[in-house]
Amino acid sequence: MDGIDHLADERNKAQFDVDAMKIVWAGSRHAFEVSDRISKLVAADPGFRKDNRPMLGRNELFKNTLRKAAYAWKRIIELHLSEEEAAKLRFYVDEPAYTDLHWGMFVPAIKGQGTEEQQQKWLPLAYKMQIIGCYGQTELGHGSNVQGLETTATFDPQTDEFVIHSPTLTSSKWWPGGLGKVSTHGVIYARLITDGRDHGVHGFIVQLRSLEDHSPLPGITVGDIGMKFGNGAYNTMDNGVLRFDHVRIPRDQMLMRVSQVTREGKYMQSDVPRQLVYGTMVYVRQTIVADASCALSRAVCIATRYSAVRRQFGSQDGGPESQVIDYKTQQNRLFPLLASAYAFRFVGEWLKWLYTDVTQRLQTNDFSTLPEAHACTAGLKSVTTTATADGIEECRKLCGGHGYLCTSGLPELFAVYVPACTYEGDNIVLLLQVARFLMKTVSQLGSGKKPVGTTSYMGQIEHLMQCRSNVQRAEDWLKPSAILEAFESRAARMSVACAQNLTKFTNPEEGFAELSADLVEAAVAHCQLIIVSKFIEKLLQDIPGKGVREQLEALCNIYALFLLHKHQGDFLSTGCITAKQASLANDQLRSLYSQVRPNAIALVDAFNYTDHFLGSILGCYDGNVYPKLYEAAWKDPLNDSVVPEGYHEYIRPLLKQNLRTARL
Ligand SMILES: CCCCCCCCCC/C=C\C/C=C/C(=O)SCCNC(=O)CCNC(=O)[C@H](O)C(C)(C)COP(=O)(O)OP(=O)(O)OC[C@H]1O[C@@H](n2cnc3c(N)ncnc32)[C@H](O)[C@@H]1OP(=O)(O)O
Ligand SMILES: Cc1cc2nc3c(=O)[nH]c(=O)nc-3n(C[C@H](O)[C@H](O)[C@H](O)COP(=O)(O)OP(=O)(O)OC[C@H]3O[C@@H](n4cnc5c(N)ncnc54)[C@H](O)[C@@H]3O)c2cc1C
Repeated sequence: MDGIDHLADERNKAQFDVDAMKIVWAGSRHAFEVSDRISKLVAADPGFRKDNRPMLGRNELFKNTLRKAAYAWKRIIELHLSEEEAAKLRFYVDEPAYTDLHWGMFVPAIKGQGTEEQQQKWLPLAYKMQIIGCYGQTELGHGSNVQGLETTATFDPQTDEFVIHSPTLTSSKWWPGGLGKVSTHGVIYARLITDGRDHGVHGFIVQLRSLEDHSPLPGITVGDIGMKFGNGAYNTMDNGVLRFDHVRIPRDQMLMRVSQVTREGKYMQSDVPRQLVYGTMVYVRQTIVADASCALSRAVCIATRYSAVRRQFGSQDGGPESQVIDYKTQQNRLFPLLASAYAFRFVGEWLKWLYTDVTQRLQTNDFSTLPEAHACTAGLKSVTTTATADGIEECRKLCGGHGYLCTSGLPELFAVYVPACTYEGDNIVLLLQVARFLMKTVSQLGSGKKPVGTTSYMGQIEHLMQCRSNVQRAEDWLKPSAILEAFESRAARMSVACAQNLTKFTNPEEGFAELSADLVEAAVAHCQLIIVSKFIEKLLQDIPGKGVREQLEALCNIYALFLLHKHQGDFLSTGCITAKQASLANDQLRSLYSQVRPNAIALVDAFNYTDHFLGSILGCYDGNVYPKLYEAAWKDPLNDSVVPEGYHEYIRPLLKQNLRTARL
């Protein structure tokens, strides 16, 4: 606007090499270069404009999303983008669409659960988008309880087909994204029935709409489930409802990697665990952790830049007022979120490695790490999405009144993000899965079976049950060993306490239900330990760039000590630390905030977000917030006329009546 960088002074304060940090954030120089190039390409293309989204009605909004998705695909083809570049392009277009489910769940479900033959048949069609798919699992009556699904797939040996049927209203598929108006096909989860026997839930590829005129195929009733939370936001997605009335599909459309039905109707199970039917969820939960760092960093970037621009109180001798970022309360709310964004980034990187490792093992029939992969993806998905959703809302409040404007970008970001706490597994339900895994680990401690991976700390259970932190000065909390010991002993003691309490119940399932709130807390403690320890491990790697390591160390310590402060009840009640040590942690936290303060703007610049992607006047790179807010207000459709529509109908008669009353 005025061409001036209003945050230049802030940028000059940075004590580290921002370009080097950009590469650490991206994961590698290659990842940075792809991300940088594609984000600028999207930002420069008027076809990907998004600032009008909150003003559009549902039909207009949805049609606009269809246009953008088609245009994105056209650009992907024209520019010969690789799979990695295409995924980045969809990410920076930043609009939930049926393509998320097509690429994010339909394709992975076929890859993970289809046989070689099935993959060869279906994947080329999906890759070219000659078919568009969704992931049809959840029903009106059941989501969390997958084993409770009611849709049936009954084998008919006469015709070598499955008959897909929705026997009840509650068996209607409900929620699948892309189903409502777009998908031609779906991976549909249904109870497999052969010869009158129910073999539980399996996946089937079912064609839903004609490839000629898009009308639903015979026996299929399909539509959108209606408006969701927030303006714009997730309403660009056609979450759908679907009913089957005895729809027939060929036998080879059952995804048969895990189990098969023969021509004679015999049910056969491979020697792979049946849980592989849930494999797509494990894959997506892992991507959701990486995505949490993106969403949180975006909100934090907006709130940090605006906190440096915004001044309130504190003027001395007619000088400028204080920047709100200098208030310790603002720092205490903002900097732990900044640190969390980095922490989630690194744990997301690690989780991707874990997922790749388990996938490679599965290919050689090594299933030993599957339970851990399930527990880690479930737990980290839960903890990072909860913190991110809460964090985005906190960032909105950190921006004061202006944060409530749609032009701040924060209301829409929150509305789009918050269902992540529910989809791909309700966060509490997933933590209970982690708790089951922890209870199993604790119960095996005496058996000589050594805990491995993320539970290996339990191998030193005797030490962890009785150790006392030896922190004596605030600076002692900067030692990774002091932090790790406190987090490990807290997690171990909470798990062991639950396990001991469970032994008081004669029926273990009853005990588990009764103690579920405590079990969830133990699971959170375990997951927070994983995040802290993966951040510490990241710091053991070679980190090039002036001052980069120092900044990351400060952020790692902020993340850990903030959690320690927030959950000090856990640390104190389990006797891992004393009240004095908790207070020293808080002293150290304050001094870490002072260390980060001059670097705060550079630390959010390292995310390398374009103004287009941020979609926020408050977070714009140049910090020229006020003229932009002022100008944007006049562009609101309500300001198209000075006197509003409806004046003659509703305002004028009222004013006249008031005049008459006043004369009386
Ligand atoms: C950077 C860009 C990234 C972009 C990211 C964008 C992502 C795109 C997102 C798009 C947006 C929305 C899409 C949303 C899609 C959906 O929501 S799909 C539907 C998801 N539904 C769920 O998640 C349902 C949750 N419920 C469950 O998973 C199961 O029902 C539950 C695990 C809760 C229980 O299952 P049961 O079969 O009843 O199991 P249980 O008896 O408890 O356990 C038996 C046994 O199995 C083990 N287990 C369970 N699940 C798994 C698994 N997934 N993998 C491996 N093992 C599993 C469990 O631990 C038990 O083991 P044990 O040894 O016998 O104890
Ligand atoms: C935006 C969005 C997109 C979605 N996209 C898809 C999709 O593409 N495909 C698809 O198949 N599904 C999709 N879903 C559905 C989603 O996966 C489910 O909503 C989710 O798994 C939660 O299940 P539920 O709705 O049955 O919740 P419920 O299980 O009914 O949860 C309700 C409450 O009960 C609690 N609860 C449930 N069980 C327990 C328990 N055992 N112990 C303690 N508390 C419990 C929960 O914590 C929660 O508080 C989507 C959902 C949303 C919101």
